[in-house]
Amino acid sequence: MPKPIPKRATLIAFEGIDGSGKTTAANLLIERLGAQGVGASLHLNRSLGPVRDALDTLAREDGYHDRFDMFGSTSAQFMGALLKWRELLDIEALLARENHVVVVDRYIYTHLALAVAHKTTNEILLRRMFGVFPTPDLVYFVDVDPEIAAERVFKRGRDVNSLDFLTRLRDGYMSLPEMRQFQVLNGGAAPATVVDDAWRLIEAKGLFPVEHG
Ligand SMILES: Nc1ncnc2c1ncn2[C@@H]1O[C@H](COP(=O)(O)OP(=O)(O)OP(=O)(O)O)[C@@H](O)[C@H]1O
Ligand SMILES: Cc1cn([C@H]2C[C@H](O)[C@@H](COP(=O)(O)O)O2)c(=O)[nH]c1=O
Repeated sequence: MPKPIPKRATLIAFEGIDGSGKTTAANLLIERLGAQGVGASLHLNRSLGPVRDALDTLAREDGYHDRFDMFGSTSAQFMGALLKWRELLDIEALLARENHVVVVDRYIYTHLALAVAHKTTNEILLRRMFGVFPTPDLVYFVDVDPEIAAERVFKRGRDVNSLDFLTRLRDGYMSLPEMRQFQVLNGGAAPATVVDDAWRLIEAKGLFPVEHG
């Protein structure tokens, strides 16, 4: 394993089920940080949807129902986790910057929650693998009713998430020991309210000097 990635920047992560509003809130937070003169970068989640689709197609061509049927849930999820791991290495240079805030849309906890949701047997291995990434200064869990999230995802029109999957993923997050350290944001509120709440938590934590008023 590579050595743990050093962190000098402030690291803020957004977690939550699909459609909870992570990307929307992360973008608004970056705008707010910029308006306050805080140097900040946003690392957007790179969807692995095309990888999942390709694996499902390969599986069906071989007579399986889907990638889980062909590879088993543990291996199928591990492939996604590995790609996320590689993607997250890209924040190393940003994390090395002092007086800088790095906002990440989906961090390592997504894959720990997915491991629970998909009942994989490699949670310990995943934790070791993702252990190279630093613990964020602040993790927001954008919480929303899975039914609302499913509707938002459907309306967005990019992909579809079943209510069953979103419910299991939310339960997966809730079961993580780290959940106790997460700051829960009400993702059912309007985006402006979500970011106001996020900002209040930054101020309360005194993460960096921000102007008041
Ligand atoms: N607070 C909100 N209230 C109502 N609609 C919202 C809110 N936040 C986001 N949306 C809308 O819901 C959809 C999903 O939002 P967004 O992409 O930010 O969620 P996400 O959590 O990043 O999703 P994913 O994990 O699937 O990428 C978008 O169409 C967005 O405009
Ligand atoms: C990588 C991966 C993802 N999922 C789930 C995780 C999210 O809930 C959705 C969307 O993920 P995206 O990659 O950000 O589009 O799918 C999954 O079930 N299995 C995976 O390996």
